[in-house]
Amino acid sequence: QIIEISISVKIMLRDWVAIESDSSNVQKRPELHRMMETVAQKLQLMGGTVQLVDIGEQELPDGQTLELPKVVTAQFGNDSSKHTVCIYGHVDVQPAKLEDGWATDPYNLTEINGNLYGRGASDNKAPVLAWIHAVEAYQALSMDLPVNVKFVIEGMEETGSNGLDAMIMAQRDTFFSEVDYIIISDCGWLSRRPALTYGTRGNCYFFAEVEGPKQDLHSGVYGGTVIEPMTDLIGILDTLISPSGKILIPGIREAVAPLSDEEWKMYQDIQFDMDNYKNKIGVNQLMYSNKVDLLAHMWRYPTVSIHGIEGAFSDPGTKTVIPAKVTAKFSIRQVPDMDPAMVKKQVKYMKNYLHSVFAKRKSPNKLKVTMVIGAKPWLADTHHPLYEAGKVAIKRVFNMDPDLIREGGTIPIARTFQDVTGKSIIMMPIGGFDDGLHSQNEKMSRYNYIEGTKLFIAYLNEVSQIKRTSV
Ligand SMILES: CC(C)C[C@H](N)C(=O)NCC(=O)O
Repeated sequence: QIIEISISVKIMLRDWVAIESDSSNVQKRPELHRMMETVAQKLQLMGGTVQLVDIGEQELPDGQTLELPKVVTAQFGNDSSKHTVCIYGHVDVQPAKLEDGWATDPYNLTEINGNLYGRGASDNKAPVLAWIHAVEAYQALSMDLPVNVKFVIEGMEETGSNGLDAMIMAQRDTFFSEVDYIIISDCGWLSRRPALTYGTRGNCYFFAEVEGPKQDLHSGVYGGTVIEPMTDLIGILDTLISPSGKILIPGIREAVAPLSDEEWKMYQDIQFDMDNYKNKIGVNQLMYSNKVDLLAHMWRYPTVSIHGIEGAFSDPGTKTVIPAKVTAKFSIRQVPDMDPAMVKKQVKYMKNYLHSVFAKRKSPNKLKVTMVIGAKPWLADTHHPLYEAGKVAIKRVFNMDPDLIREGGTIPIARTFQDVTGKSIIMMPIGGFDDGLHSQNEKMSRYNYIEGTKLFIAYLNEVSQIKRTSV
């Protein structure tokens, strides 16, 4: 019977991975709508009270509007004597193409040596399914759920959870009024040891567009006569961060609290193999050579990453072109102790900074800076009973104590959940440390998927025993 369950679980993940629910590609929007309907159908078939909530439209940078994917809400159980947990997850994915260097088709779930490869397998389709399977397990055994379970599943997480803030605010006194705790499993372990996560970084994502001639030009015919937009763009990008990782935009580093002695000790106590980390990502040198510095810069200091340049020639071959308009895409990860008002000020500051750097170039080209994602950081109290319950469940399933970790990535809605509903949140990852999120060959191991499902089953039971006074 266990083999049958494990096969059917894999089939379901295969069906979900096959849907190209890329939220950043407007061409794929119909797929995203299909994904949300598939999730709703599944929860409905299980007997949940399900709604596909319309969250309106998205305005695109060119001024056009596009329908946002609906948010799926579902409810299992409505017993006022029990706690109610709300499980949040997302089923949209980052872009993926075979040509990016995948060993297998990213949208055809492929099992190799116990790993299930496919875009979204770990981020976040299998974890969402694992929660669904946890509910199904109780149903299959004809056992009452120990807590009422609600789901909020969205399709825009990877691009900033557009529309979800407003939906949570609108449903604060209805869908969320009886929710006691919020659980998120959209992150990964730090090593082979299971983990509980208590912080995420925020993210401000910018487009910087430099526009020059009215069309692309031959670099032999026109090179040397025009001030090239790409040269301007590279010049301003080079003023964001130094080669040793120091953010050069004034005001950002100053806004971050120094590492406390308590944090230093916590990081020092975490078992973390730097060589293993290096091997996993395939580099021979990291930005920092000691564990505490590395973890601190991964989790609780801001950083700048440059992601790409739209309009630049990037195909194979040697096109000798001067692109007329190029748009750089970069982001600044914000950290939990940066006050949101300060972050807002910094965004304005950031735009002024880029314009002032650009002005010094005395270029005739035009610069336009826009912020397209603004997601806040989040931090939890690890002394909350939710974390105690998590430790007990992990001990039961894995027979070891978890790492208490933070996450360098961003879950845009975490802070809104906390601020708007006033409820406590726990992040309980089941993804492996080497799952390759947003990268080539993303995977979820069969082990993490199945043991993770067991963990969720055990956790629901542990949460049911939390005393009523805890919020
Ligand atoms: C590891 C992250 C928290 C996973 C999350 N789904 C994500 O990718 N968020 C967007 C981001 O850019 O961090």
